[in-house]
Amino acid sequence: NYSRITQCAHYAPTTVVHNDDLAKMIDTSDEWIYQRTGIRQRHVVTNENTSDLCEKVAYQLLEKSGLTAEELDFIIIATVTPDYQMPSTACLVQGLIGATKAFAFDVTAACSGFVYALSLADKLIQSGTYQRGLVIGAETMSKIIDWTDRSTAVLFGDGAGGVLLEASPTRHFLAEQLQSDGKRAQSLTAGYQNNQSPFATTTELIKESIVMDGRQIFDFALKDVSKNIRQTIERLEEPTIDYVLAHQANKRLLDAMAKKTKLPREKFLDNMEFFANTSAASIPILLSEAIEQGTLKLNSGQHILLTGFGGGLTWGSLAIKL
Ligand SMILES: O=C(O)C1CCN(c2ccc(-c3cc(CO)ccc3Cl)cn2)CC1
Repeated sequence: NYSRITQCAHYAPTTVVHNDDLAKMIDTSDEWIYQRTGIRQRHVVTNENTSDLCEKVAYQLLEKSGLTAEELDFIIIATVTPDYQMPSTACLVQGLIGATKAFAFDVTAACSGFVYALSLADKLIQSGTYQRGLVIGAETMSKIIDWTDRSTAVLFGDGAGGVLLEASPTRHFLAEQLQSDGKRAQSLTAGYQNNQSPFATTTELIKESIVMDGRQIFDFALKDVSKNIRQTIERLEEPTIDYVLAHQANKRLLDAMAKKTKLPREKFLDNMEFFANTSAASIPILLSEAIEQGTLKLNSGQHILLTGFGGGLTWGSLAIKL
């Protein structure tokens, strides 16, 4: 019982905010943003929430596969921006598409969420208990951003991307290494649940929007994630990768990662120019676009590495044969 990605799809909300639009709101410039991050624009929701973005991706995956929602065994949504704490966004999606036979849950692993969720889904199918399900990374980062903080407001965007994962007689998940380090949790935070019960003695209110120590996160990504990429590739029987689909956080970081991992820069796909950093959605959006553009093809035998990294701290790679 192996598993295989049989369909990919993505969706971004229609409203696009260019760097110049942000320069009218906060003290920044297109020049600074593009030079330092590689970002030129981001998609933002106006009246949609995360479950709405997921619904659009789910419908595309069902349409492309010819499956009905009732045939799905599970739905996993990776997100740090759920509609609610409860019910899960995955349950909302199940209700929206009518996947009556599926069980549904969210995965919270920040920008590693899609990689963690896809690894879990692979194990659900490898166990032989389940045959097929949706794995979607989706974010409405625009609702948790501090839009007055120019160091973070320019970095993030909204969007969703996902895959249909199905049982396969042949192996496609070749190697993986999932890691986390809670000691460095304070480097990147959002959504603290302040306790305002009548019994709470802790009275200080902690900021609920995104707070990031950019330098610490950048250094972590370059050092720990590059090592993870090298180690995951070395676990492969045939240690070659055609493309690396890394979390789309920063273009300069990908330049530095290519050098650190001694992999050609052109193997690192990137689209942060058009979507900014969509957290758990960035890898599935990149994968779906690369397939749409013909760079990647399902059933091609191409070897790709999906590498997520971010808050937690979390990071992890999956080596997959398409
Ligand atoms: O001054 C500059 O050049 C600044 C320096 C700081 N920058 C950063 C720093 C960290 C991230 C980042 C964020 C996440 C969260 O998904 C994950 C992974 C990373 Cl590496 C993105 N940008 C922007 C340009």
